[in-house]
Amino acid sequence: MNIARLRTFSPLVRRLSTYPMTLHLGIASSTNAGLPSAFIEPVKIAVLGAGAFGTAMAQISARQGHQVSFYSRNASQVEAINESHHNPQFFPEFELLPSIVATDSVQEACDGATLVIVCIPAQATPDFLAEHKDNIPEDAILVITSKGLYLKTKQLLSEPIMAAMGRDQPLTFLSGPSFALELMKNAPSAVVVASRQLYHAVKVQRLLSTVDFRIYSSQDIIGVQLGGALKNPLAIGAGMIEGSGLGINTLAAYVTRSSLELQKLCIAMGGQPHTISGLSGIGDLMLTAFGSLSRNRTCGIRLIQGEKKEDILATTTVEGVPTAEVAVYFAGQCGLDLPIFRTVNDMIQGHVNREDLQNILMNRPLKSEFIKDFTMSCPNCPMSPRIVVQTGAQGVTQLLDRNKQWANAMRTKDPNFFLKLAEQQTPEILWIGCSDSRVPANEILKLPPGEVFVHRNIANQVISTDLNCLSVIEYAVKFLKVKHIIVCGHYGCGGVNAALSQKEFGIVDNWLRSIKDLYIENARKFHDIADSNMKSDLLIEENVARSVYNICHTRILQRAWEQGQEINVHGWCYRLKDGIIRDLNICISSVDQVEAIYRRMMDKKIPEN
Ligand SMILES: NC(=O)C1=CN([C@@H]2O[C@H](COP(=O)(O)OP(=O)(O)OC[C@H]3O[C@@H](n4cnc5c(N)ncnc54)[C@H](O)[C@@H]3O)[C@@H](O)[C@H]2O)C=CC1
Ligand SMILES: O=C(CO)COP(=O)(O)O
Ligand SMILES: [Zn+2]
Repeated sequence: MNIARLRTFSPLVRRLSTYPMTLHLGIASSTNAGLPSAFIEPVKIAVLGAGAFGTAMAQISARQGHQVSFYSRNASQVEAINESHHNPQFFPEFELLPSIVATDSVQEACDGATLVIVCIPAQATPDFLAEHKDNIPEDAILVITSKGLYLKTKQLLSEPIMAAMGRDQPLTFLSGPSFALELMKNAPSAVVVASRQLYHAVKVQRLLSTVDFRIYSSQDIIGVQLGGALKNPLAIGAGMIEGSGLGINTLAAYVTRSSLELQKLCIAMGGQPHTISGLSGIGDLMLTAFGSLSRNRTCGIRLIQGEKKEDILATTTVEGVPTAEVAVYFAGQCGLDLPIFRTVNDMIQGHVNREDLQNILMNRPLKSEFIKDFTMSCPNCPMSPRIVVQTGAQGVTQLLDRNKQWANAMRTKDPNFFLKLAEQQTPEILWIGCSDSRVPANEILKLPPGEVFVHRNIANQVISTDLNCLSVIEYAVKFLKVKHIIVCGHYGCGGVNAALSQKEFGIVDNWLRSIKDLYIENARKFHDIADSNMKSDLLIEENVARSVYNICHTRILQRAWEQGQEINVHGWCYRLKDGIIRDLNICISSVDQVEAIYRRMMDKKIPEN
């Protein structure tokens, strides 16, 4: 057979022809499954967007032997590609592989595609997908390559993309240090593909990896998106430093401190810290901060030399410009001070001029290099809106997926975590709290599993006939030997407010009877309080005091104290609006303290603030 013909039709031979001879030998081996050089059944791949990166992705897909349908909205470009096998606008010096066929129809491009690789700028991607979703097969894996945060709704790109698709489309993000030109040249490169469902990422990895294009997989779609997007404004800043002639010391310091800001924001938004040290984070930051091919970096140089932002954006895709604005917004939402992002954005917007750049970044209060505790994700972060749990089987899958993500994250922090935990439980705290979903004991105490023994019921009551609660207390005191029993109420408690109201709710009215009694016992005091919130807050605190009182009067506690067991009973109240627990100064360590503390609580006229 003619070798030219073979090249056209056999993916294997086509791949062989680009590699050094030594590598050829292993390729056909049956023991190489999982290697980038393993034989892969060719599939149809749609590449949407015929710019720089689209062209590179089409070529990579074709190198791996796939049939590529290459969409461009520009009919003359489509014609030129199909006639000449060159993209006249991008990398015209490279011949495109014959299995790349261009089309100006999204429907034609996507029909029967296994992967749909989207290579259009971030700000245009959600609307584009919303318009064309009916042409995209429901089981095709979307591979998003755009690196930007979405300005219109100030979100990670995954959010408007999921909204645009309006269904459970397999979704992956491909990111990492990969200049399109270098990919065209076959320069060995490594990237990462992330998906919440690892198997989607692995499928993309298998279908597209070659020995020149090594794809790692990840489940951290937050970290991978943030790294890929946020390195863009940081690269603009690097260009500004370059264009100002500040030198390599400055640039190295800038990139190092930038990576810390990246890490802070990533962690606050629920990404994994190690993702930022990976290809989509530091990898791409280094490439674009130091590499002269970067359009973001070039934009920084041009801005500092006095060119107008609008003029630069008119001819080039510079993702860092809109992304900088969203980055500053995210930082604000998460309560983070990120001076580099802020300054770069101010420079882009023209609020700061070149002469002030050094002063703003260098003349800040001196501090230690690392601030210890930025390891918490932020409850206000824009990535923490409500999670909508689907109905039926989808809901089950969704929840079980979330559980796996959590278990993986715990194992990443400590590989032996579950093994140690499974062996024994030795909590030192018994928590008696309200069933309210917003008051989870471990989270608000920042304690991991295994540290808190928990009993929850509506309005955190301890009632002497409630065998459930008494069993918990007995087990905690007698066998677990807890050191602290905490009764924690919460302001705004629906249970207490229901007891205060005249309305009927059902069986729960019986459960809340003793709170109504508590109110009646102190009715005179409550009548004097005009403000209904204050009334509710005070009753909530008294209800905590009553539960503490009832615990202390059980034989369980009294016997424990008689036997010299050191155990304190506390009364606390949590405020939903600020996440802070108020200590009601109830701390009882022996039976003789009970009455005085309870009296003080019943005489109290105003709640804690
Ligand atoms: N160029 C590179 O080296 C790399 C780029 N990326 C990312 O890939 C994305 C695309 O970048 P490039 O291809 O480099 O940009 P580009 O400017 O070279 O090409 C963008 C393409 O998208 C098309 N397009 C724009 N708006 C569209 C719309 N509404 N509908 C249909 N097509 C539309 C344009 O016609 C153009 O063909 C960006 O988010 C970029 O950050 C990622 C890795 C490397
Ligand atoms: O993301 C890129 C390479 O990984 C391309 O960067 P620029 O958009 O700055 O050219
Ligand atoms: Zn409650």
